[in-house]
Amino acid sequence: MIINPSSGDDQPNPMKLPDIVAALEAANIRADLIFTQPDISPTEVAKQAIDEGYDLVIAGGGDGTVNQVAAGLLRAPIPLGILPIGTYNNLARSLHIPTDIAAACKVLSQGQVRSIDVGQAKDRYFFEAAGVGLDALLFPVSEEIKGGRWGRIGQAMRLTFSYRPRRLHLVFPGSVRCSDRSRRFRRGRLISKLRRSALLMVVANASYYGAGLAIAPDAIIDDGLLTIKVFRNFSKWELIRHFWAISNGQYRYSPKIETYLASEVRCSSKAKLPVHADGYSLGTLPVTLKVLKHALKVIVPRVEVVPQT
Ligand SMILES: Nc1ncnc2c1ncn2[C@@H]1O[C@H](COP(=O)(O)OP(=O)(O)OP(=O)(O)O)[C@@H](O)[C@H]1O
Repeated sequence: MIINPSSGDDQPNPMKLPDIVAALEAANIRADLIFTQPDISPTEVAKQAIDEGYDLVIAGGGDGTVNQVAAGLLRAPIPLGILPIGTYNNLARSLHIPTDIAAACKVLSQGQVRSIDVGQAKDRYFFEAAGVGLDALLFPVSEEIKGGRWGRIGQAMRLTFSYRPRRLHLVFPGSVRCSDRSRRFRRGRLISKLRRSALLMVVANASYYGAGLAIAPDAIIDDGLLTIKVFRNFSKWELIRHFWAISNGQYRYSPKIETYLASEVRCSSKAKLPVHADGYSLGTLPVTLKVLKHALKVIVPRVEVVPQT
């Protein structure tokens, strides 16, 4: 179990150790615990655990920790376990893993292994979502706000109101499906290229990202497809209202969001637009975003099959 001592926003994680150890014992899991350290990559620790013959690697922390540990377990024979003791725990939320320590450890011992998709953008893997445009611009500031620097809210508002929609060129090398509300889809035309003026584009692997935002509640994490949301024709106030509405996991439909499902999308623009993957900056466009189907095994709550009568 690789624990980040500094994730989460209430009680420090080292103080949760007695509860974690008790919950692991109750779940009959024997684990070696190590804390993340700034100079040791959790990805390398996870890879080493595979070589040393462990049969499960548990990431104890938030999405940053899960991302780094999971990156070492891609296509591995052993699964990832998640103990969601971070702030937003978006991937755990997308996979219905409880944040209660005892309940999460019970899932680790009694859950089932699910093979989920992983996104790739440039040389980075993402498990929640990648984004282009305004959300990539806002991620570094929102991390500071999350860390308690509330004075940055003014800067975030300034960035939002000074940003203007930019033209994105999207190319889908493989097959693509659009949401049924799109006119193009109703006409039944196949598309392989799109030009869209947009404030932002989110390429989701899972349903939640950022500050617990239900950005793509329709995303299916093991369908071998990315869920691409293009935010078009939003006024800034509409955009703020939308993001406010989807915070805390609320779902809200907007006809101004176009949704495409594809295994790969190439995005470029004449403008130097910023790109992020799970909140990590990836510089600017162009970027190719693709899915690695079923590349990660994760332990998730067991789904009870109710027999048909
Ligand atoms: N030993 C450590 N000491 C200090 N900071 C650390 C240590 N290990 C990791 N970190 C930092 O912790 C951050 C990742 O935290 P993580 O994402 O797991 O939690 P969170 O931000 O509280 O949760 P979430 O991402 O779910 O909102 C990274 O910025 C990483 O640099």
